[in-house]
Amino acid sequence: MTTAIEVRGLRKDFPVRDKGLFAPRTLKRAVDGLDLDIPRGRVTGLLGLNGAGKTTTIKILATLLRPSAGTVRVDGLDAVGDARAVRRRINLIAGGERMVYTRMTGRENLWYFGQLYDVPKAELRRRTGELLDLVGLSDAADTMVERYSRGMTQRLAIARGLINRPDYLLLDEPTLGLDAPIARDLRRVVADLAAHDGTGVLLTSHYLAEVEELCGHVYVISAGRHLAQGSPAALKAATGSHRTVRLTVTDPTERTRAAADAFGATRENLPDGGELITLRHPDDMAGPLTAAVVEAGGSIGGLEIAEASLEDAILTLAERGEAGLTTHGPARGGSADTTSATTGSRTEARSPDRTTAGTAGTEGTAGTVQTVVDAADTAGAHGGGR
Ligand SMILES: Nc1ncnc2c1ncn2[C@@H]1O[C@H](COP(=O)(O)OP(=O)(O)OP(=O)(O)O)[C@@H](O)[C@H]1O
Repeated sequence: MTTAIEVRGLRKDFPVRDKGLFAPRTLKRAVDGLDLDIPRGRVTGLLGLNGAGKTTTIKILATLLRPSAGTVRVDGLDAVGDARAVRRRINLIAGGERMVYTRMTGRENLWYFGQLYDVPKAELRRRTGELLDLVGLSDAADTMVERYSRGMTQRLAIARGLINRPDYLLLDEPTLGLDAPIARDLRRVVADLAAHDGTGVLLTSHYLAEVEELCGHVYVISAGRHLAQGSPAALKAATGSHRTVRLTVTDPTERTRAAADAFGATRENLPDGGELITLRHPDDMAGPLTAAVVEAGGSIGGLEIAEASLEDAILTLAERGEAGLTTHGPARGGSADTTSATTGSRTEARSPDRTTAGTAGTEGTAGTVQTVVDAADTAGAHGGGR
């Protein structure tokens, strides 16, 4: 049996009425043939611009929505046919959505949801206390949730999402609106769950730093379609996003210049007689470059490192995807990681006003980029969802 969430050919069409009550209904395709693998013990990211289909996908995985086509298997169980069994294995934390009962206290909520998940009573009592503590709600445990602030309600929703120690945790913008310390604690808990308990986590977040910190692998989608996947480093490299190292050498010589040139860096004279060496590279080259210049007898006057932006990478990928652009070719850098990108032929106007990233750790390698244009999907309507 495979221990992973396996998504194959997932589609979701929503019936919509474009103009007025009596207009015929059409189908809005929110998810369009997605394949995803969410293994245990790893945080996988799902990124895309607004409306890319992230929340819809997560809701289907959480069994809250039925897919129009395709399959979702959780440890081999079908998310539609075996929805009850699947529900015991997964839990969802969605920022900005009310997922708790306001007419109950925080403790009662956790007790209630724990019972729904058949958590044994003694364990439930212990976990309720631990989780209330974790999310900083111990003092408000016996207060009705309707009297909680938004942040408190969100913290309770996090505790609720962890009450059954899920095998798979689906996180849809989990830190939205949270105070920084609580958001940091949540990230620590999530990393811990994946690393030590073997929990499989799927994360969408607009905080790309959060994605880079947590995720080992990320899928980028646009208009419900797969655009690319890989580690954040590979995605950045694939889109030409590089770290920039700026090294000031106070006493440049032929030897220091040769050392810089060996890295493919550019050099620029400074008014004070020094030299500015600039190197753009997918890997962290600050250490090796500095060491080489010092070894060549140079003195370092300053060092500045600008991180490549994952946001740029996602925007670039989305723009390429929406333009139906085709590129083939190797990315620069190492080969320890692979990014594959698929651009759909569908084009749809969408403003790249926000990015969501989910991604991998910090493997400092570029990868191979394969971009393939799919045949236009002219398939008609699929059965509407709920
Ligand atoms: N119930 C619904 N009925 C009709 N269309 C819907 C429905 N839910 C979502 N959509 C549409 O499906 C598409 C995908 O929406 P979804 O919420 O999954 O995107 P998202 O990637 O989570 O976006 P965001 O980053 O803004 O949260 C959007 O065009 C959205 O308008």
